[in-house]
Amino acid sequence: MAEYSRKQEALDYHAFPQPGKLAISVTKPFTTYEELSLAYSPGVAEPVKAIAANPEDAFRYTSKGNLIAVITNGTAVLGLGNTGALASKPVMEGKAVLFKKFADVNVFDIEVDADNPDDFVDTVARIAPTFGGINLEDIAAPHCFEIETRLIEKLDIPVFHDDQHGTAIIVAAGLKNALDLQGKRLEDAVIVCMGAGAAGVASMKLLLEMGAKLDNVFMLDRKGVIHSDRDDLTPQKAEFATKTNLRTVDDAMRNADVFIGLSGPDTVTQDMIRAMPPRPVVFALSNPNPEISPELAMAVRDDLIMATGRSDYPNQINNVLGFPYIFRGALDVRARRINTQMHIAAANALQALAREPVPASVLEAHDQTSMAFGPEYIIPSPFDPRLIDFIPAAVAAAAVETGVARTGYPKHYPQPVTATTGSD
Ligand SMILES: NC(=O)C1=CN([C@@H]2O[C@H](COP(=O)(O)OP(=O)(O)OC[C@H]3O[C@@H](n4cnc5c(N)ncnc54)[C@H](OP(=O)(O)O)[C@@H]3O)[C@@H](O)[C@H]2O)C=CC1
Ligand SMILES: CC(=O)C(=O)O
Ligand SMILES: [Mg+2]
Repeated sequence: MAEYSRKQEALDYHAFPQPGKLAISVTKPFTTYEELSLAYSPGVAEPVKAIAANPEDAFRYTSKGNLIAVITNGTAVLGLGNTGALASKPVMEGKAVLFKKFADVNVFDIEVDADNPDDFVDTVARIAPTFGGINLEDIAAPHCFEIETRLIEKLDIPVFHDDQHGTAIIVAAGLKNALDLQGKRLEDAVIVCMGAGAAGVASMKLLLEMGAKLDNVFMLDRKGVIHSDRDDLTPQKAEFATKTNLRTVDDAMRNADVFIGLSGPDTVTQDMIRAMPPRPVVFALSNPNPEISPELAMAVRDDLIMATGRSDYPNQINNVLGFPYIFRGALDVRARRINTQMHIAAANALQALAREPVPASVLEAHDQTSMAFGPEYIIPSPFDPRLIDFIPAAVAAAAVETGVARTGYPKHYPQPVTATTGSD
């Protein structure tokens, strides 16, 4: 894709009127000596003593219960690769803005200079008492798998690698809707996934959980199709090694009902799109630049459903639709973890919401006069105000049902949407 036309505007947005996108605000009255003595010494000693005697009181007297750490080591920043910890900070601050704006969850963004999993896990485990949950972000495969597994084992708060599960949930919701519109079923669809890293592996795993067939899934990394004769596969890639003669992306695309790109920019050509069977689905999800631009893909097919990870095209398949709301639901039932049933519940809720009439506020945000479920609207807009009703409810209900919630289903929550629609 061409260089971003609003580059200077994006830099200015981040620079002015003050650097960055976030600030911390005080939530209690704090103007008098009396208030100073309550907030600080001597008053602050009282909640300290309470928490020392009963650690659960941290949820009562501190911001822990509504505070998430967005933590990275900067090794897979969007599709830009290993930019290092410091350069990843604008993305992490961005995630914090989305958590706050969409689900009123507070965030500290933390960029950790740690290039091995031991150091990273150790750092996160040591700072974990501060938080109600840990959102791992932009950590490259294969370390991301080990890091997440070890932290889930160590900690009693939810640990969620957004690029894995957040992405997988949105991909699953969008794909089920897109396949339905194309008259195809997840159970039968041949799916080619370019990118066998954090996002690719988790997305394919969730699709398998939701009905896709392993024999129909072909994954690719930089060396081509992942097949059973390869001897260079990580354990996570090996799970997808199929017995096949397909070797290149060109080979794989000829049979693909679905292409999912979770790799890097400009890796797919118009010829590859042209070669796909009738009524294909193409999710080119690399950020900021997709595997192929919608302009190029749509120019060669008029029977295509196309999505990207970006906000400036229709059908934004992006984990922004997931992580704020998934953590909202998990925090509100004090979940110990975020399990697969919670992922599936979130995907089903999102899929269902896309089929509801679109409210006026969304039309306004997108400067449109009409939007409705169809090839250019397979997934709700990030500005849909009903996301906060649909997703946390589904996630909280699944947490309660599966026994990972420390509290009951919140009284102030709406009834969860349980029905799935479309191909399932
Ligand atoms: N839209 C969304 O919501 C999201 C989009 N993404 C996008 O997905 C991409 C991958 O992110 P993530 O999984 O976290 O990163 P990882 O580093 O964990 O994985 C990257 C994977 O992509 C593969 N890859 C990279 N370049 C190519 C290429 N030219 N051809 C084939 N395969 C390639 C790598 O291959 P190898 O294993 O051989 O190195 C690796 O398997 C990024 O572009 C990111 O922006 C990620 C999360 C959410
Ligand atoms: C959206 C996102 O998390 C990514 O591209 O890495
Ligand atoms: Mg990410």
